[in-house]
Amino acid sequence: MDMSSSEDSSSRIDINFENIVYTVSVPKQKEKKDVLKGVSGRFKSGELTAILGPSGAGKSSLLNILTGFTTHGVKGVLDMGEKSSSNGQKMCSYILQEDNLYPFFTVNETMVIAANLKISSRCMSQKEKQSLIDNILDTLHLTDAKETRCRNLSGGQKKRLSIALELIDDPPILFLDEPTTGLDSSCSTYTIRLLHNLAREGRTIVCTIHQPSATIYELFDLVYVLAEGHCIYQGSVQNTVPYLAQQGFQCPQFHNPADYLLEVANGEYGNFTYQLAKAAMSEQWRTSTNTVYIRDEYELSSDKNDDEISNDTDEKRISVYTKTSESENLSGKLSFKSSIIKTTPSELTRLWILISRCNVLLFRDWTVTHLKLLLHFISGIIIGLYFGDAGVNANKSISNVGFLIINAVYLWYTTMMPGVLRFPAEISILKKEVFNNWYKLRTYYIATLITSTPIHTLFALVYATVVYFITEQPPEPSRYLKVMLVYVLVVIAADGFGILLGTLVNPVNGTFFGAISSCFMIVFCGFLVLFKHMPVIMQYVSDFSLHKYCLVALTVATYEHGRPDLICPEDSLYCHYSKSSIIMKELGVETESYSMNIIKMFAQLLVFKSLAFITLRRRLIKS
Ligand SMILES: Nc1ncnc2c1ncn2[C@@H]1O[C@H](COP(=O)(O)OP(=O)(O)OP(=O)(O)O)[C@@H](O)[C@H]1O
Repeated sequence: MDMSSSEDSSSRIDINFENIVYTVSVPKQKEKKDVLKGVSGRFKSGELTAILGPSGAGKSSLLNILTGFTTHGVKGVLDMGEKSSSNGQKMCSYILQEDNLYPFFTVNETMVIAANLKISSRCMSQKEKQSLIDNILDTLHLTDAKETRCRNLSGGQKKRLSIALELIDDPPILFLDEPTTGLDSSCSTYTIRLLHNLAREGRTIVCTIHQPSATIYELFDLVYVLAEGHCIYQGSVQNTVPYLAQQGFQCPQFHNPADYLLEVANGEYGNFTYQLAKAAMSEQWRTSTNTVYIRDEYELSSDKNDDEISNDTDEKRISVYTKTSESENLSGKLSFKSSIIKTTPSELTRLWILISRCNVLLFRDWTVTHLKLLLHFISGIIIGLYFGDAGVNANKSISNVGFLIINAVYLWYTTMMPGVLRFPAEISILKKEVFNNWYKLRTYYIATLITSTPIHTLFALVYATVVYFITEQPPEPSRYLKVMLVYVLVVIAADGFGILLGTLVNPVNGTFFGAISSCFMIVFCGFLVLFKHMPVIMQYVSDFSLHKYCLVALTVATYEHGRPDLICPEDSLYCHYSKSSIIMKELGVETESYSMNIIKMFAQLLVFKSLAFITLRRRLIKS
């Protein structure tokens, strides 16, 4: 059989861990809790390992430690070679339980984006990448779904796509958290068989699993069982029953050994955790005579032709043949890529790819762009008609100042709230992709800034232009541009503030804090309560309100020197605010400079965006 280049000893990596202790702090409890109590083990390359155990035994905790997801509170020795190869390629990939995929991309598009993010075009042309993708999709039986959008895939297809995505750069180690959850029995069997075949090519594959069927159980090379934070068995599938028998547990005939093992681990026959943990230290259960038998049988069965196989009534023999046949198939198809992949793309290239991905997403999700654009346009008309000729009517000057700030509040709120909800929704995809070394978090963040800024600017300009002209604001281009700049800065700052809240607290609290903080910013902007009427301490507090600088800049841009007197309607005897200087004086902004307030807004915007990045990174690490 032609084994792939991943058979090369340099890309084969065993995982050794010794005496791993994982301690967590439990709120309201003085003592810390040991989730893992000194577990050791060895997961070999070329083998498929299952981590089994009752709920709460520590399976996910162990997997998270091995992948590097969890580092805090962990003691012990973990040896799995270098975390990344000399060319920067990551040595392990982690496939999470949830298939975090962008719903608006097709399977092929998702694969192409992943290939471009993972493989430099200097070592593989686009054509070669497509051919690699086609091979992987073919091997994972996804060719028929190639043009299907991810949101329409079945659970099994999503899982296979998640695996396919990580196979693109062929990491020597694959970790999977409960890959069969949510799949029916045949899909589960297919997925585990696929993993078995991938392991046979020299990869180290480790997955957690709940209650495997007998068929699935047989596909594992090594079983690692946890109970109450201890390892109570590590050995081959075939040795499960003899091991349990030696410890005094007789597995009933026709009983699935995996079920029986879990019953023992669950303490259904009494608590024997310490006894089993001691017995599990022995190496003898790792090797099994049956393994030799299966391999021998493969040699026999692979010599047979298809007819002979189809006539074979021995279920085991057929399944062994099928597995090995697929294994050959896989190695033949995937073998060429490892020798070609040399380098990962630069972060600049990845930035460009992420910008393109964000742009496509924006335009495919019509609720994000088209609908919002329409709503801003309609809102502009309604609010504009509501204020009427406030821009020129001297009787409505105070209303006009209110109008200027209401626009800012409208734009602030409608931009901030989607920001609050956006990252909680995207964090799982981000977690998967950043952890699996598709790109760095900062690259992603810059890409989102670059793509979201023009779209928010467009929304602000559409809304503000509509209200500007309906309410007959000064038709001078310089004033128009100055007002527009203020509103554009408001939306960019609001986006940053939304992300900051969305990554700091959960969405429910985020919307609450968002509403409260916006209320305070409006109160302190100097319109509802004039600066001169505020207590001195509150005047200093108002310096933290972006809306304060926004209102000052808008008022100065609209009424600054040189503006002709406003029109006093014929039916009015006297208009107090005909002169723009009186309005500015009344608001206490007559000495304010437009550019200085723009700089202050810009500074606040930078603070929001920088803090948002820090909280996003913190959130990613914590999750
Ligand atoms: N950060 C943490 N803080 C407090 N307790 C924790 C923490 N992480 C894990 N635990 C506890 O450790 C135990 C093991 O958790 P873990 O998620 O590893 O179990 P599991 O075997 O994967 O369970 P399941 O099969 O139900 O997913 C649980 O009791 C869990 O509540």
